[in-house]
Amino acid sequence: MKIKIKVVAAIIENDQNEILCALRSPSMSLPNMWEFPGGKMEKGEDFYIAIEREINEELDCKIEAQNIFHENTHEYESFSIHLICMKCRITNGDPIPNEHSKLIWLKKENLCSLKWAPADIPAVEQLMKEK
Ligand SMILES: Nc1nc2c([nH]c(=O)n2[C@H]2C[C@H](O)[C@@H](COP(=O)(O)OP(=O)(O)OP(=O)(O)O)O2)c(=O)[nH]1
Repeated sequence: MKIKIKVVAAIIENDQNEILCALRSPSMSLPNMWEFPGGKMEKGEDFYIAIEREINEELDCKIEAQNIFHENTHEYESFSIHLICMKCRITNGDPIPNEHSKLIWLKKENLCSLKWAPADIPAVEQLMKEK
């Protein structure tokens, strides 16, 4: 049976209405694909606690999770992912890529120029429709 994982991801917008996009490193699973930073939920965590912890670990900054923006399930070849994308805002610090190859801020209309992890595509499409 396929493993099922629950992953929370942060949609972080800056004052210029740009979205933070993170490039997975060559050594990560789904290498060299773009994603919203985040990671697997741990036992006992709710979505809010999990994303705040992940961003603190991965990007060395503090965020506040505001609401769930998009949720979907995607079947990869070797595992199934339940991806929960949350709108978040930075409350302290600037994001630093501790694990990713690169971080960039991109206008919503340009999000489709990146090679996204397949599970993220529905959330990216919904984000691009947003005013
Ligand atoms: N963080 C994050 N992970 C995503 C997204 N889309 C997507 O398919 N994933 C996948 C990649 C990973 O397989 C898994 C998240 O786990 P993780 O962020 O802890 O990644 P990881 O590199 O530590 O995973 P692993 O190598 O230990 O399996 O979900 C996304 O937008 N954000």
